[in-house]
Amino acid sequence: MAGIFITFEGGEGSGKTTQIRRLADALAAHGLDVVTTREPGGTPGADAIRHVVLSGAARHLGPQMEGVLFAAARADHLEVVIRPALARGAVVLCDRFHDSTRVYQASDDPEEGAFLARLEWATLNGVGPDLTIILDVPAEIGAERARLRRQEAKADRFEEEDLSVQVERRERFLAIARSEPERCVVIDGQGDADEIAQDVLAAVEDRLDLDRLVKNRERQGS
Ligand SMILES: Nc1ncnc2c1ncn2[C@@H]1O[C@H](COP(=O)(O)OP(=O)(O)O)[C@@H](O)[C@H]1O
Ligand SMILES: Cc1cn([C@H]2C[C@H](O)[C@@H](COP(=O)(O)OP(=O)(O)O)O2)c(=O)[nH]c1=O
Repeated sequence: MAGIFITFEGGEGSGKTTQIRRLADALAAHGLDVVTTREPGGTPGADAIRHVVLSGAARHLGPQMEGVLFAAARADHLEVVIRPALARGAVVLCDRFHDSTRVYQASDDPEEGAFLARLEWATLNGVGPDLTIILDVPAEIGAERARLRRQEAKADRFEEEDLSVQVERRERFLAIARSEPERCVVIDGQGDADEIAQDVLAAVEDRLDLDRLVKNRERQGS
């Protein structure tokens, strides 16, 4: 693919939305074509699935079938938004992607795990992130930030769960980073948002060849 695909992962309130916005501004200032998007969602079909899953209407489904819904939303998003953007040479910044399914729909049952792995393979169909930024914050901090952000709005189906579940999810994200160090970078999400943005940009510049895209853009423009 001509473009670059970067995903942001981490628990709720870890700062994904904030940092995606800042990275998008920094990359656009380099003259790059930047697409920001999120999961579940990013297309009308995926947004409809988002509503079904996050409202809690399908809370009885269990991890495998919940994984199927997230996978269907992801397949639509890939087809309609992500693949075309990568094909034209854009940088795609996506708030959550397949690692969120690995973490949130994780199962201790080996057969369920094998099913979800196969589902992931079929959904991605050869397209995956070039880089994944995992924003790491203690679960209590993420939950408190999310609570402040929400104010009057209702918690979604996953935010309602106990802090111990959020602690487990943090561990699962860190385990993914350990198992795929060439793809994943863990960045401390505590502290000042501007400093975190500098760490994120440094990781992107270190791991990816942005110059190639800038030169392609210049060639297209001339
Ligand atoms: N580094 C930071 N320090 C303090 N608050 C932050 C920081 N980054 C984000 N926030 C605030 O925390 C809340 C959640 O951040 P957000 O970027 O929406 O996280 P996420 O998308 O991971 O849920 C928002 O109200 C945001 O303004
Ligand atoms: C993409 C994805 C999200 N989710 C969950 C994680 C979040 O709780 C929710 C998305 O909510 P959202 O409000 O977009 O995220 P955040 O908590 O980062 O602000 O969906 C899954 O369970 N599986 C998935 O594959």
